[in-house]
This record gives sequence, C-alpha cells and structure tokens, in this order.
Amino acid sequence: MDIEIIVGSTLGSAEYVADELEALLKEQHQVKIHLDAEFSELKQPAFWLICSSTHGAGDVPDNLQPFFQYLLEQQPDLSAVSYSVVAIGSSSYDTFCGAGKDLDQTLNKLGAKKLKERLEIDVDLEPVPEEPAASWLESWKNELNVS
Ligand SMILES: Cc1cc2nc3c(=O)[nH]c(=O)nc-3n(C[C@H](O)[C@H](O)[C@H](O)COP(=O)(O)O)c2cc1C
Repeated sequence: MDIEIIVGSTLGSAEYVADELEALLKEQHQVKIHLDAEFSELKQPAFWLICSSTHGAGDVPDNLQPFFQYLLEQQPDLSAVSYSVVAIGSSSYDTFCGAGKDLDQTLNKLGAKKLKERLEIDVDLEPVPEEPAASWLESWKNELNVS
C-alpha cells in the first residue's frame, strides 16, 4: 500500500517519530516522508500518517501550515484517503496536542477514513516519543495489509 507520512515539526521530535514509523512500515509498503507536505504531491488513494507536534498556542507547526491552510481553504474531497494521526505535545499547555486534534478533525471532515484513533504523546511523560509511537503502530500495522 502507498503510505504518505506527513510531518509537522519545529525542532525535530516529530521528525524522529516519523523516521521510526517509516522504518517499521517500509518493508511491506511504499512509504514516503513529507517534511514540507504539498497537497498535489500526496498520493491518493493512500494511507496518510500524520505525525505532528503542536506549537504556539495549539498551532500546527510552520512547515505544515501551507498544507493545513490548503485543506481549510480548498476543502478537497479526501474520500480516497485513509489516515491516522500521531500527535506530539506537552501537557503543560492547555492546548495539549491541539495541532494533531485540528488535523484529525479536518481530514475527517473532508471525507478521509480514520483507520486508528489518534495517538497523543505527552513529551513531559515520554522522554523518547519514538517508543510509544512504535508500540502503537506495531499493535495494528498488520491491518494495513488488508485495507
Ligand atoms: C513555543 C512552544 C509552544 C508550544 N505549544 C504547545 C501547545 O500549544 N500544545 C502542546 O501540546 N505542546 C506545545 N509545545 C510542546 C511541543 O509540541 C513539544 O515540545 C514537541 O516535542 C515539539 O516537537 P517538534 O520538535 O517536532 O516540534 C510547545 C513548545 C514550544 C517550544
């Protein structure tokens, strides 16, 4: 299956998580990591794995803003897309994982099919965010072979 890993990151935590998930998926799938996701370059139909931290006050990181704004403004039909979201944030903020929540809601609204419930990683509790992300993916990645 084609898998597009879409990364929102400022200092690299979410990028490390994306690299780890790519390593777990690439034996069985065609996987591409997008650090500056452009809507027109993303395959459809495909599984989109969003891997994003949160910045500002609940905001999507700058590198993912053009993609996010495109979705909000153009409202493309995403019914050929299935997706899951890995949200990385700090529970010291009221807007914990706000970007992941917004991206999840937006994809859902545009008709994309959620394959697994969002994973939220609290960096205050998880010094190595790749670890919970890897366990989460391992627990269900076989389902990607049949979908
Ligand atoms: C200026 C700043 C603002 C942040 N705002 C939020 C926030 O609103 N909600 C949240 O859950 N985490 C917030 N965080 C925590 C980051 O999401 C967390 O440190 C994450 O690991 C950063 O990952 P990245 O390096 O991939 O961007 C903020 C961090 C910084 C430095």
